Parts: sequence; structure tokens; C-alpha cells
Amino acid sequence: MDQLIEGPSHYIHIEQNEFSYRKHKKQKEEDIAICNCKFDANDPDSACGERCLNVLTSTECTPGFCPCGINCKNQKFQKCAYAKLKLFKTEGRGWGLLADENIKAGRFIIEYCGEVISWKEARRRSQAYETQGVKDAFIISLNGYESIDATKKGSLARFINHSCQPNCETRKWTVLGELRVGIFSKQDIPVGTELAYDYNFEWYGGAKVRCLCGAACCPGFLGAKSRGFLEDTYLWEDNDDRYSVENIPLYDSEEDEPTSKLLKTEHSKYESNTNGKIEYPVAMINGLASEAHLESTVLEIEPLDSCPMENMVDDAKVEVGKEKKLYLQGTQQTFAQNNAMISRIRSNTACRNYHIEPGPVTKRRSQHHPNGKSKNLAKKHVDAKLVAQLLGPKEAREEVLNYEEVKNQANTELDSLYNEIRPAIEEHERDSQDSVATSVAEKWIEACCFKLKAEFDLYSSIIKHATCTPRRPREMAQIPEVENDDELKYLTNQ
Ligand SMILES: C[S@@+](CC[C@H](N)C(=O)[O-])C[C@H]1O[C@@H](n2cnc3c(N)ncnc32)[C@H](O)[C@@H]1O
Repeated sequence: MDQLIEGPSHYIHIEQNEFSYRKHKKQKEEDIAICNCKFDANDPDSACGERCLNVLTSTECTPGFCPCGINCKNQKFQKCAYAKLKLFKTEGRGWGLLADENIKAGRFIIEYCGEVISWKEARRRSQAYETQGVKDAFIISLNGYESIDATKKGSLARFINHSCQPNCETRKWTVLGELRVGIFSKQDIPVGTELAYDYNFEWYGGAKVRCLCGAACCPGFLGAKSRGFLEDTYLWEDNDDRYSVENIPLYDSEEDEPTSKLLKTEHSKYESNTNGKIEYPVAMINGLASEAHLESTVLEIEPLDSCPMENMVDDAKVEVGKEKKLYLQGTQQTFAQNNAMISRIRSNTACRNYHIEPGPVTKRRSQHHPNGKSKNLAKKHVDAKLVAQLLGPKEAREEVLNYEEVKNQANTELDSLYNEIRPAIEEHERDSQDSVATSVAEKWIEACCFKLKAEFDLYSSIIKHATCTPRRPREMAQIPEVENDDELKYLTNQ
């Protein structure tokens, strides 16, 4: 019978995943993987130990089919062969789980159980939880289209906290045809030690939670390395100083104020300000990066004599180099993730993560560096129509306008393609074990390349004409409304 556990949040204790939106899969006999182990009483590893073919493929043996019968050691999820664990109240991070015995490296500790729900339902629930003020996140991704929600029903694994330097990790196993998530030790864990794994927390919106794991490598917030968080927070770095331009809403209640020894050690690294408050490494510094710095800027087109073409080409190379690094860093980050704990899934996730917002260009833009930090980068916006109006030859005007049209089409195509494949991409972000279908990836890459080429064609055409083509007198040009008069003055040389 399920047990109602009293704690900071009430939940129903379960020791097997629950399936509400679909039926539990029934394994067909022809799908059962049978190993070729042979039980040998003198060799403890013979009955489905490390050499077992099923173990090697993270698949549990099926009772009644394993050649080792009752001696099979590869049915740990099925037998709930958990380590001895103890619930305890942490200081600052709610409840946590302790090892109540010495645990050897690589051991299965406990299954992360909860309700298996669809990706759509996970999104709906995470929004609802946010509205209800549920501050702890318990939804983790299971496969490309499903998640496990342990918010209302779960095993003790739901109490394991996050650490940036964890002693445990999650692994997925196939058990009787269903995928399941287990917590495994990464190292020997002495009795009395708190268990923790890296949530690979994907921040999609909502409050930002200070990470109180105390690890030296901790970036300061849960999900601080996820793309959504970086882009939203706008961290950038100048030498050793890190800044954030956002007023960061925090879950940081008084009762959650950190006071543990572990945390005190960590705090001592950061200076106290005059109010005695701890300055966290990621601090909001007002005024350092005002909106003015972040406003879209106009592409500056220098007259030929003051801006040699080689310099422009060099600048362009630098920009391309930065973008390439940004792209590579982004992909590596995405592909490095395992099971991700999901923060709040917002419907605008897709656009935020991939810079393909419909509508006007976002005012702020972050540039990711290979070291995982971000740098602020103003978006250069060019008014192609205005440039075209000012060009003398008709062909030049038409060329610029045509390229602009192609660029707009490419953007629209990328937007609609993104909406189509968003579920697959978002699932993939959280779960590197399941690949995005090749056809989807190819379509996406093709559309991205098309967009990049369209932008390149437009901007190179503008640069070419702005530097080499005679301009029309201002009176002849039908100049559209221009917000920034400097741009106009510049283009008309006035
Ligand atoms: C899966 S629950 C872990 C159990 C939770 N501590 C509880 O009391 O129910 C995840 C939540 O615990 C908190 N948490 C886990 N690790 C944390 C950390 N390193 N720093 C701060 N809060 C943490 C966050 O609120 C997070 O959303």
C-alpha cells in the first residue's frame, strides 16, 4: 500500500513507476534479451555480473528466461535492491538523502520512480507547479517523448539533491521492455555521506535557484550552465569579474538561509559586503550594462578611404570565428548532457534557446565562450530598405532588396521548421542518450545554413554597394521612417 510521507511537501511513496497516460508495456517473448551466462558457484561474477551481455547493454534479465535462474544478479531494479538510505533535513536545500551504509563505487542505489508522463503533460504540469508556487523541481526526462514526475508520487530518490561535484549519477536501464532511471554511485561513499547527482538542470524560465552544493566548481545557480539560463541572465566576464545585467528573482526564503559548515566554507571565498550579506559569484550589478549598451546598433559603414577593405574582411573573419566557436560550444554543451532535471518548461523555450524569435530581433544577445562563460554582444541591425533607397543604380537597389527578401524567407522557414521539430530538439537537449532523428537534424542544419547564407549575401551586398556604389541625393530617395537619425546622417554623408 502506498505510504503518505509527511515532509516539506506531501507526496505518495511508490516503488514502481506509475503509468497514467498510457499502459505499461508488455514485453513480447521475442523481444526478451537472453544472455549466455552460466552459473558457477566458484565464480561470483558468473551469474550475470559485469561480463553479462545484458549488463553490458544496460538491460535487466527477465525472470524465467535467464540461464542463471534464481542466481541471476541482473534484476536489481525488479528486486528493488536498494542501498540503505536515510532521509535528513539539510540546511538550505530542503530534505536530502544520506547513505546509511558504506556504498561501493558503481553500485545501484535506488530507482528514481514517479509518474511516467508525456512530454506535453510534463510541460503542462511544470507550468502548473510554477503557478502553484511549488519551488522544488521533480520532473526528469526519461526518453525522447516522456518524463518522470516525482512531485506527487515518487520514491526516496526524489529527495536526492544536486551537486556540481556529485558522488552519484543517473543511468537508464531497460527493465522488462520499459526504460527506467536509476541512481548509481560514482565512487565509494562512506556511511553518513549525503548522496547527490548532477541534475544537468535545464533552466527554461521562472525563478533562478541558488545552488548551495558548495563545490568549488559550482557556477552559483541551478541550471546556470544551461543555454536558457545563460541567455536570460547575460553573464559576461572581464578578467576575473563576472557580471549579470538582470534582476534575478530567487527562491531564497529565510528558512532556507545557508548555515551549514559546508556552506560556510564556501561562503568564506566570497567577500561580505557592508550589510554582512554574502556576495555570490554571480552578482547583479546595476548600471554596469545599461539597456543603452545593449540596444541594437547600426552597422557602421565607413567611407572607402577611412575603412580599407582588408580591415573589413579581417573583422568579418573575427566575427565568423566567434560565431563558429559559439555554435561549437553550444552543440558540445547540448551533447554533453545526460538525464536533465527540468526546471520550468515555458512555451517560448524554443525561441529563447535558438535565437529564432518571431518578430523583432531581441535586444540582448549573449555570446558563449568555450569556457562556458558568456559575453555580451550587441546585435548589429542593418536597415536594408534604407540602404537600398540611398543607392544610385537601380540594379544595386534591387539586389539589396532581393537579398533582404530571401533573408526574411529563410528566417520564416527556420521559425516554422523549429515549431515543427521543437519537441524532438528539446527532448534531445535534456537527454543525450536518445538521438534526434537524422532526417530532423538534416532539415534543421539545411535551414540554418540557408539562413546564414541569406544573411551573408545580404550583408556582403550592402557592404559592397555602400563602399563602392554611388549614392543618390537624399531628396531623391524615398526615405522610410528612421528611428535613429545618426544612421541616416551617416548613410547620406551629412
Ligand atoms: C528533486 S528535489 C530534491 C529534494 C528537495 N531538497 C526536497 O526537500 O524535497 C530538487 C529541489 O531541491 C532543491 N535543491 C536540490 N539541490 C540543491 C542545491 N544544490 N542547491 C539548492 N537547492 C537544491 C531545489 O529546490 C530543487 O528544485
